[in-house]
Amino acid sequence: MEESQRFTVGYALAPKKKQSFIQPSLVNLACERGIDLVPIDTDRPLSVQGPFDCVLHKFYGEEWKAQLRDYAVKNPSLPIIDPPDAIERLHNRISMLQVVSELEIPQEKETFGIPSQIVVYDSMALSDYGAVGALRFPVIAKPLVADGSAKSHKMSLVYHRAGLLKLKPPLVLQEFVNHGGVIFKVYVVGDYVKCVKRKSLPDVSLENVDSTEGSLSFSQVSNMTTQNRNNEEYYESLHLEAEMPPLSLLTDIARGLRQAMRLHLFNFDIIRDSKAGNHYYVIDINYFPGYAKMPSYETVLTDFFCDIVNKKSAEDGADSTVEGKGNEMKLLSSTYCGGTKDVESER
Ligand SMILES: Nc1ncnc2c1ncn2[C@@H]1O[C@H](COP(=O)(O)OP(=O)(O)OP(=O)(O)O)[C@@H](O)[C@H]1O
Ligand SMILES: O=P(O)(O)O[C@H]1[C@H](OP(=O)(O)O)[C@@H](OP(=O)(O)O)[C@@H](O)[C@@H](O)[C@@H]1OP(=O)(O)O
Ligand SMILES: [Mg+2]
Ligand SMILES: [Mg+2]
Repeated sequence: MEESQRFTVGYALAPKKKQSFIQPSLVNLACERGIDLVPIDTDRPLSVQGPFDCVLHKFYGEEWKAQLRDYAVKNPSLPIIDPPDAIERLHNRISMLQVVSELEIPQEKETFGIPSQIVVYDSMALSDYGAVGALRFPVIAKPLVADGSAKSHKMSLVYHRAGLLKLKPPLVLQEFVNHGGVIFKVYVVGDYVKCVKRKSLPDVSLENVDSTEGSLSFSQVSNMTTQNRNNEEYYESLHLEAEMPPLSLLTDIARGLRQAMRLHLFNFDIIRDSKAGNHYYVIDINYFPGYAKMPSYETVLTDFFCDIVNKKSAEDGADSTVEGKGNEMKLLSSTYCGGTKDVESER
């Protein structure tokens, strides 16, 4: 029987991310399917490591980006998941959501967009009625930079204008939309789309808003600890009854974002407007999120790796056929990589 080819996926991840994402269950399943997940030592030159059939990374810093750029030039057919220049857009909360506003996806009944928001670069603007006047309170103050630091997740719900004065720019002021306390987190892995429900901020009633404290600080309310990976238990504990958005809406948005951003690995947070049940707002997009919290993440990610390396192997084969000078040789990449693309939404 023909020896099945093996593939190497190199990964460059910070220690915390490596611990949460590279779980033994993922390593073992990938290995069974012909994929060896190999850590890249970011303290050593990338050029002396490898060879790889794919490089996967979520790593910051100009030094790493320069290494990756050089490596890509020397290995033009190597899939880099994902190119740093494409990821950059998600590190700024204005450019992050601009791509949503530019999507043109006709829907039968549903409409979607992003909340009204303004960017504030200096404190003077916070007391400038003209700059902030257009926004309707309450607003959420979010750090402008979304760079993976704990600071980039520190937010405030600001009930009225006086509450703005203690904020520290640069930040985005985004209108708060009542959405029934449930957020829909849509994970994208290549062509695979999975929607889960998560706990969110509760609705805000405007009655007594003037008498409350100016603002409420919070961070990552929608994140769940990995021991709650069994979503059913988690939802029961939170009584998240909200109906899922239509799957077609989510897959259309996911596909549109994939094409526009040229990214394979991201999730987006979408909420339903409590005032208009068929209008949705995308409020956040994250590069390479916490996939280990997604049900069956091992299978989903292994299928994805197989897709990537098989595509590369076929392209390399096509190239060598072209160089075959007439002896039409078809390279059969006989791997046991395979799997189905699937689109799911937890019902
Ligand atoms: N415009 C909004 N209207 C209502 N709720 C919002 C809005 N923006 C954010 N929220 C609430 O605040 C939470 C955090 O916002 P956001 O997702 O932008 O922050 P983050 O730090 O990027 O989170 P993540 O951990 O998903 O990266 C959301 O999960 C949601 O509960
Ligand atoms: O690891 P976790 O499960 O917390 O994953 C979170 C991930 O943290 P990590 O990538 O640093 O681990 C976050 O990345 P940064 O914005 O901080 O870069 C962001 O993507 C969150 O949205 C993820 O939570 P999720 O959206 O999946 O609930
Ligand atoms: Mg979010
Ligand atoms: Mg985020």
